[in-house]
Amino acid sequence: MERSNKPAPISASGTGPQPNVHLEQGRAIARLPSGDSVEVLLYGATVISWKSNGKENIWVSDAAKLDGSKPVRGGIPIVFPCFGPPPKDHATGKLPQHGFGRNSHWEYLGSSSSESGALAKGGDDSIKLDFGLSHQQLSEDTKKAWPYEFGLVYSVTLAKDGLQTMLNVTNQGKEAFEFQMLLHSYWRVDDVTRCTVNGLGSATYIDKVLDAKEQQQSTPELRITGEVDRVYKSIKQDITSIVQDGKSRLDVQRDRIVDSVIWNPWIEKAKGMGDFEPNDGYKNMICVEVGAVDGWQKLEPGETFEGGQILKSHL
Ligand SMILES: O=P(O)(O)OC[C@H]1O[C@@H](O)[C@H](O)[C@@H](O)[C@@H]1O
Repeated sequence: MERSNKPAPISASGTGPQPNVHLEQGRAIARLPSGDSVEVLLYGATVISWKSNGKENIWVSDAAKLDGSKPVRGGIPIVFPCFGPPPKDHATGKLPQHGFGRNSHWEYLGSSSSESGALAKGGDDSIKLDFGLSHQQLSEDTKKAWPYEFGLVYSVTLAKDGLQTMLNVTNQGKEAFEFQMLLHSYWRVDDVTRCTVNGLGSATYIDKVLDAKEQQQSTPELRITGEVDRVYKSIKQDITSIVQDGKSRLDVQRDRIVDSVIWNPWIEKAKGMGDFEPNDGYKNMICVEVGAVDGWQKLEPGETFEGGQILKSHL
C-alpha cells in the first residue's frame, strides 16, 4: 500500500556526518565529523596543521614559506633520500641537506575511508589522504643528482583517536639504491622547559651538539634546557612521549622504524634562521622525528620499504 507520508528508509551505514576533504591553495584539508582536522601542503606533502579537540598539535614558524620557495620551517617535512648533509662519497652526495622530499611538488592521489593501517576502523571514523612523488616529477637538476627510479606514496590517516603518517618507498628501476628517511615533525608545546621527552630508554645517540660523539641515554626522561640535536639509534621502546607539566601531551609511536631525532635549536640557532619566527618560538616547539637514519636502507629493484608514525594527542 502506498502512503503519502512514507518514512525515509533507514540505511545501515553512511547516513551520518561523513569526513570531508577539499583542495584549496595547493593543500588538501580533511575534516572529521568530530571537528578534528589535518592540512597537508602539496609542496613537500608537508602536514602543516593537525587539530584535535579544536587545538593545534603542530608548530609552524610565523615566517615559514608556504609558497613552495623553500622547505616549510615547521609542520612535518619529509626528509628523503638523505638525512642532514649527505656524505660526498655517497650516491646522495650531490643533494641538498635532507634531500628533495620536503621541497618537491607531490601529487594528491586521493582519499579513502581507511581500510588498512593502525588507526583505520573504516566508515566515518577515519580518512586517509595519499600523496605521490616519483622520479619523473623531479626537476632535471635533481634527476641528474640522484638518477634512481623511485616511487613514494605518503599516506596521512586522520582518525578520532590520532593521526598516522606512513611513507612507502618502492624501487621502480633496474638498479638498487640506498636511502634514509625521516618525518621531521615539529610539535607545539606551551613551554619546552616544562616538558620532558620520555621513552628513549637506554638507547645510544649521536650528539650533534657535542662533536657528533656517541653517548648513551642515562635517564628515563630527557629535559630540554638548551640546544638539543640528537640522533637516537635502534630504540627498543616503540613509543616516545612528550610530557608537559607531568602530563602526557603527545605519544609518538614508531611504526616499522627504530630511529628518532630530537631537535630544539634554542636561542642562538633560532635567531640565525631567517625563517624561524618569533625568535623565542623555540620555547613553543620540540622536534621528535621518526625515521631510518642510522646507516642506509637498501632497496633492490621491485622492493618496497614502509615506515612511519602513529600519533596520539592528549590535547
Ligand atoms: O634547517 P634544516 O635543514 O631544516 O634542519 C634543521 C635540523 O634538522 C634536524 O633533523 C637535524 O638533526 C639538525 O641538525 C638540523 O639543524
